[in-house]
Amino acid sequence: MTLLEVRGVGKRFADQVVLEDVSFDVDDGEIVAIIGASGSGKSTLLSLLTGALHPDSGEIRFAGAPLPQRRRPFAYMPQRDALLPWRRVVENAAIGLEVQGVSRREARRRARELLEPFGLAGTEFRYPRQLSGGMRQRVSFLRAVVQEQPILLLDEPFGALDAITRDDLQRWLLEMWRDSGWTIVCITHDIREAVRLADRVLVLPRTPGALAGEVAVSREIPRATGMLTDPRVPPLEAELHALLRSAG
Ligand SMILES: Nc1ncnc2c1ncn2[C@@H]1O[C@H](COP(=O)(O)OP(=O)(O)OP(=O)(O)O)[C@@H](O)[C@H]1O
Repeated sequence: MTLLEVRGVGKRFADQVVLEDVSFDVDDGEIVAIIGASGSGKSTLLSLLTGALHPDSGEIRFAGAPLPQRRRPFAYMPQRDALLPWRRVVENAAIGLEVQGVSRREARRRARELLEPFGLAGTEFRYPRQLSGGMRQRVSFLRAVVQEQPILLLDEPFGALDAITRDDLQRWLLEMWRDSGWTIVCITHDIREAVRLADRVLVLPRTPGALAGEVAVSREIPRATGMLTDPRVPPLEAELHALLRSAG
């Protein structure tokens, strides 16, 4: 079932056109990655989804109806972990629910329940400075997931991490996703990350216009494990490199 439909969306800032005629769908339970050169409008596109910005043209629909102006069906994980340094782990994880109007006590109870599956058992009373970078990203991800919104929007989720931690977290995310059925839209600079995480990778063009292309990644490829040695992966990465170049 199609959850999200982006139809001919355009956005300009003053006289600079950033997005033009962008269209794509996201199905229930899919991971869709969006890649594009720096400045191609990836963050702008996410802001159009969250409602921080409004499109100048086109339409965004959710579950067959226009996207509501308020109470959007997304939980957003920002590029940097954006944890508040004066709040402990569980308090940070509960913020998104509190903003939605859930009582502080209930929000923290729900966040606390997820600490263990998120590999954060025993960290409830720690401050962000007492966590590793990977743990901070897990708290940030938990803060999005606990909101139980239909779609998770991830903005460069692992970009700031070292390669080993990134690999661990990608594997962990895929294992969690397999058991949860989350629908995820993820923007990233990293072709390898896009191919590893996503069912489909969408390429934004360098100069505004319709998507430069799309590459499907078979679910038969063992993404959580074995991805690096699977012979089906290099051709997909090469195709994405070519699309990114052609988009120039
Ligand atoms: N609020 C704004 N006001 C004016 N121009 C903006 C604004 N936000 C983004 N832009 C411009 O829009 C273009 C696209 O920016 P955006 O951040 O969406 O790209 P991006 O693909 O996410 O880039 P990066 O990968 O470098 O983060 C850039 O030229 C940027 O300067």
